[in-house]
Amino acid sequence: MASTRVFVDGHEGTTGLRIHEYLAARPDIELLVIDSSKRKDVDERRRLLNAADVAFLCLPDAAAVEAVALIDNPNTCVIDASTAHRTQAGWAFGLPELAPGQRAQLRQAKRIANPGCHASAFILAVRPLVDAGLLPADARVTANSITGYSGGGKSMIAQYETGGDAKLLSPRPYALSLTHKHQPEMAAHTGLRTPPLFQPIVGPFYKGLTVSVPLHLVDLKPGTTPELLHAALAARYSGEPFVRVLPLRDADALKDGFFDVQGCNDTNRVDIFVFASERHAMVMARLDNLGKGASGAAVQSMNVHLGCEEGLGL
Ligand SMILES: NC(=O)C1=CN([C@@H]2O[C@H](COP(=O)(O)OP(=O)(O)OC[C@H]3O[C@@H](n4cnc5c(N)ncnc54)[C@H](OP(=O)(O)O)[C@@H]3O)[C@@H](O)[C@H]2O)C=CC1
Ligand SMILES: CC(=O)N[C@@H](CCC(=O)OP(=O)(O)O)C(=O)O
Repeated sequence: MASTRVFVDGHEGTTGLRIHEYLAARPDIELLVIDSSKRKDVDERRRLLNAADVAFLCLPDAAAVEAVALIDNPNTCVIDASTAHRTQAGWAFGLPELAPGQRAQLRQAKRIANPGCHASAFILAVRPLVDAGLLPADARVTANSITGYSGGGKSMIAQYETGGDAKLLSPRPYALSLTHKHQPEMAAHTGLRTPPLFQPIVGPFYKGLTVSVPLHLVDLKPGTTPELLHAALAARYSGEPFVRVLPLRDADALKDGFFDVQGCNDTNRVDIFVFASERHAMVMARLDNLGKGASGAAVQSMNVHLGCEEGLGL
């Protein structure tokens, strides 16, 4: 079988490097490598983008838009890790677990937008509840996220790893404009009519992310119980290789009284939890922001597109 030619535009960045690592060992992939000194040379990038069967864009948004405009080979499948195309018509959303027809879309698509890390966790936690009618589509939903600093790319990693700034030793809430760039995709791909009030926190650890969605049971469809919320999530992800729904009020996750946001690191897995009291529920989704939150998800989408999702490279 001929190998699939893959080019990673932005291969020296955080996301691009990880994709290279995932693919380097695969016998079915031929990596097209750009000379480091030419990695921002438009002509060389155009040549490689058009020579590729699959081109990953691991670039800032503006550079990703520019890269797409360089491609005129109709056979090149683009998988864009940036925020630029996630709610744009003509682009498939690179979350195979989104809905039952999503894999078929990704098989056909030549333009795939990789979800944001916070958005992946939020959407996977919420979409099945909206689809099941338990969380009304017009509900006003709030969510927070705790993430490692690698989510901020090379510049944030350098800031944290240079050291010397005491402020970086404590968790730092951010996006306090309350207009985080993932809000549009969070609404578009859950079916919620109002974007969630979303507020993330970055902490002094490299990677790992957990989105928490607090819910008042009285705001949900009448009669909704924590058991029903949990059952909807478990039913939706049954058979999904990379999504695990843990038991309701999972005792293991809380055995020392604290939740481990790094529990999915170095995997492409998402863990979903439902904690609950008589009045309230908290749905939580945990992932590795560099795995299922970025590079792992991009490679999984490629695998789905190529029809080789099972057992390869993740
Ligand atoms: N880090 C994460 O957890 C996630 C990141 N993403 C998204 O993925 C994309 C890449 O992010 P990330 O890897 O973190 O970013 P980084 O800053 O770590 O890397 C970006 C890379 O793009 C290169 N670059 C910038 N402009 C150009 C250009 N015009 N032509 C070619 N290369 C260029 C940079 O070059 P140089 O080496 O010179 O700086 C750098 O190597 C972004 O859109 C980001 O939003 C998505 C999900 C999660
Ligand atoms: C810690 C940190 O800054 N994280 C980034 C999210 C990383 C991500 O998912 O990126 P894209 O949407 O750019 O692809 C942020 O919240 O903006």
